[in-house]
Amino acid sequence: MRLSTAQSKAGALIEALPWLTSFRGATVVIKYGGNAMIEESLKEGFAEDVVFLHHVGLRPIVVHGGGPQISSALDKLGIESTFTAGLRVTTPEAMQVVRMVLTGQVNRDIVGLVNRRGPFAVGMSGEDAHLFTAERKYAIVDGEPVDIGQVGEIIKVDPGAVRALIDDGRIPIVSSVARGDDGEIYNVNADTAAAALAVALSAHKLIVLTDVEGLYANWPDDTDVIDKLNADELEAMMPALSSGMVPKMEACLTAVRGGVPQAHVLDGRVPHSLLLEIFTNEGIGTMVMP
Ligand SMILES: Nc1ncnc2c1ncn2[C@@H]1O[C@H](COP(=O)(O)OP(=O)(O)O)[C@@H](O)[C@H]1O
Ligand SMILES: CC(=O)N[C@@H](CCC(=O)OP(=O)(O)O)C(=O)O
Repeated sequence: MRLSTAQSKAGALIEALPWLTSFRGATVVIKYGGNAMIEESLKEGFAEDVVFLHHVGLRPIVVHGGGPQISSALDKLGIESTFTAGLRVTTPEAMQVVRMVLTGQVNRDIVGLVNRRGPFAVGMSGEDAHLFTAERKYAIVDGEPVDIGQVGEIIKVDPGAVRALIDDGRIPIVSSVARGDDGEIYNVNADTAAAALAVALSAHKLIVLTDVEGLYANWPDDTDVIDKLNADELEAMMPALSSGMVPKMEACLTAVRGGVPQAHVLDGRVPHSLLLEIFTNEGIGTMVMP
């Protein structure tokens, strides 16, 4: 009995061999969504996966969100908050809370979780070293531009500081706050920020962790998860997407059109979903290809 258990473990390791070979040295940008970081044991598992990737020779970079955490902080402070086309309408007052929660709280939490496993994680904000430069973004509703406050669209990425950290064997953990050339700070959707960084780094993969199995073909029906689609097929689906899936799938599209060979949307509620996606033959979630 004990031998067969041990053998199945060996089987899992051997199944990983071709993937370990092909992803050695690969740069992987992982978007960690606020909804995927609700439970303590899942957060621990996420940190373990990221450190595992590092030890087997990949170069992981984490870009994180924290939407639910921002909403709860705004709520406690009695600041009202709404979303338009999947983006938070961000007043100057709300922007201070967004920055405090993303860079001051969520970023530090993830850095702490990873660093319990070794001196790897270095936290940074998209504002640091001109990583993300943004300008004001307008949401498009029924074809018309709508003012949504201090929400940013990334117009320039300077990945120098991130590259230096990876070259030094570190794992950069990046919050999705950006600076503007106009002196403003901007709230950038974290999916969008992760895609921009993946393109700037010529990453091998963008992986987006969220709180659904992947992209559903007929949402709100959740029986049919699309396992694979190409950029043109995704583009055709875009007008039918709603809420948080809009920036997420736009991010996958931007990544693959920007030269990233694969973008994945995975269920962050599944323990060790990152390892399952990268090191098993089946993979999980939805994969977008160019
Ligand atoms: N076609 C779709 N497939 C899957 N989820 C969808 C779809 N359309 C809308 N959604 C919604 O998008 C949500 C994911 O976006 P969001 O809540 O912003 O996640 P995160 O915090 O991980 O960025 C899902 O929980 C689901 O409610
Ligand atoms: C402009 C905009 O909507 N910004 C997001 C930034 C955080 C984020 O994207 O978090 P998740 O990945 O957890 O959704 C927000 O304020 O909620």
